[in-house]
Amino acid sequence: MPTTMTWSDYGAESTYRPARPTRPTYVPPHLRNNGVFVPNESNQPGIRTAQLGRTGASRGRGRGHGRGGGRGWFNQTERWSPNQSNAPFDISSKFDELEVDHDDEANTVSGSINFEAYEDIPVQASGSDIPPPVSSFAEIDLGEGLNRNIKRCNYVRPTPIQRYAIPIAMAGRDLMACAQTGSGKTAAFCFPIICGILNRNHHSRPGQLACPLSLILSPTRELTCQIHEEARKFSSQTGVKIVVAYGGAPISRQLQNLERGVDILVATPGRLVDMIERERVSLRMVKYLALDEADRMLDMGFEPQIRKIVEQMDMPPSGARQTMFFSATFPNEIQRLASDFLSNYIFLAVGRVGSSTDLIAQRVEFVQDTDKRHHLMNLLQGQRENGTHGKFALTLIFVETKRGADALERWLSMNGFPAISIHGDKVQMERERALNSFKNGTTPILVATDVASRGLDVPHVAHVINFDMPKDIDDYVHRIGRTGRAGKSGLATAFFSDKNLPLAKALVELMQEANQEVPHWLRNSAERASTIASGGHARRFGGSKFGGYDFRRDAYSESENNYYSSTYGNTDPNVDSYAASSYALSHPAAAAACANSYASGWC
Ligand SMILES: Nc1ncnc2c1ncn2[C@@H]1O[C@H](COP(=O)(O)OP(=O)(O)OP(=O)(O)O)[C@@H](O)[C@H]1O
Repeated sequence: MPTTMTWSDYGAESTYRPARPTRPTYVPPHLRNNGVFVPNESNQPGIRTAQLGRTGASRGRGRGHGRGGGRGWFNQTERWSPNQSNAPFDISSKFDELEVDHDDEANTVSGSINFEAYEDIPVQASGSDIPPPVSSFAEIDLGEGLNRNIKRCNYVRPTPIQRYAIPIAMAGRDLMACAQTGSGKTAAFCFPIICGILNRNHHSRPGQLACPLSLILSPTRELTCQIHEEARKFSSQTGVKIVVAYGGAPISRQLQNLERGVDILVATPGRLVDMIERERVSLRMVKYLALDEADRMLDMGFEPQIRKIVEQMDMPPSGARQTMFFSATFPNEIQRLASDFLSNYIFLAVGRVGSSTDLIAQRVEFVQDTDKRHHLMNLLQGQRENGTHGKFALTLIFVETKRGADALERWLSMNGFPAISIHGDKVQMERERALNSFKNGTTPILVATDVASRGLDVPHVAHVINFDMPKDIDDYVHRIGRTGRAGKSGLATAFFSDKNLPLAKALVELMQEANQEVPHWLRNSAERASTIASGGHARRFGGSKFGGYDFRRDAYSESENNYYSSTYGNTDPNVDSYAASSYALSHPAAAAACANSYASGWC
């Protein structure tokens, strides 16, 4: 049996994949016969019932608790309908049921984001005529409906990526934007899209062939659902219609939703290709294209589907549409794709590309494979003893293989730690149950493969444990980024063994960048590793101290007319770098340099 993940582990959506054999639904022991969750084997509504006697569960809950657990912690009997599984997070028919806490004290001042945590962040933008950043939502004309929803979400101030990216996108510019995990990228591309659609005053028409104005592509089903849910929150009561399409769920229902009209289609590439080939979706009206976590889509082998969608169907060409790439990591391959899809774009890096936030305390421990379970047990027991375990302190454990995830789930459950697993071999309904059970705190430990490493915004993840290290440092960045989100702090523990040596150098650099204490043995390993190999897995560093970088810069610097690049932030407190670079950009020589470079095909 293969021990490494295949593309299917990521929940790929390809319609070319053979159907999975049906098998009985696995239910972890702590969810069996105890009245908490009854599986729906007969396809009749199952029942999720109460753990009685918890009082005040909704008091003082943190941001975003409205998902799953926000309706009280099972002090009532809930009906679970199989239909819900078609859109697991599609709970947004009424705004109030969504993840908007009006009673959360933490939210009253600054929308629960600890903005101080982002004050010192370095920002780099490159491209021509870069629109200036804003410091408040009020400075941007987002329109009444969207502003109302922003308030209802308790977003009081824009995060740094929003401050810089929204004006760029609102100016109609193509954008390649990189910002740390949990820093608010979803809103950074959703707001301009929703606003653009509202300004067009175009109403999508119901019909057999859906023609969305905007397409948002994302790599996994769960992330796609999450973006859909967020976008619906932002566009609530504005008339903008948002539809989600992803594999693993019946296509018929998704097609029905499309028939009712769609302005924004949020989709995974495989399912979208299927719909286009069935002639149920046309992309000819697309004005806004956003690719979230595009680097992951390439990793998962989606490049042919993405190229088909963007280049070989009826989507308007670059220049005639607005295209945006967003991720926390931008390896070189993605810049290649970007240069094919983007036109006269702005490259924006908020924080160092591929870096992790110092809100996440990173701990790396040397643990041999045979000791890992024992070590994990000690950690979890310690957490339980000091009270950092449970509904408000969720633990996410990453493992390498699907089989390993199942095995660890069972072992933890048998040893008194309720755990559930999520991976690409589970049918979609099981994946959704696992994620929901984790989110609402019923099962405070989730064992996952990389299917859960990207984009998922689960409130209360206090600890990410890399039981098995990923192969790539970018994956490590995304995995640990499931904690320490939106200005909150988090903990990440990695079990490092001999076989992870190729990762040592990149890991040391990453930890140093994030002001983490690096153990001596890890430094030594990094030195050893760099003498053995040239650090093949440290791709994120891409030859630039800034991490990933705008590869067009090389051409500019060769011509010594590098006026277009601006570094903001705290490089020199006495210099207003934005003003300086704006001046440079308005300088005739700079303008000429930019024009030449564009003419020579660099942009
Ligand atoms: N301006 C804001 N004010 C308050 N909360 C915000 C703001 N912007 C985003 N958030 C919240 O911050 C959290 C993280 O946002 P989001 O999921 O968009 O991060 P991300 O940068 O896309 O992360 P990842 O790289 O992991 O995908 C979400 O819960 C979101 O609701």
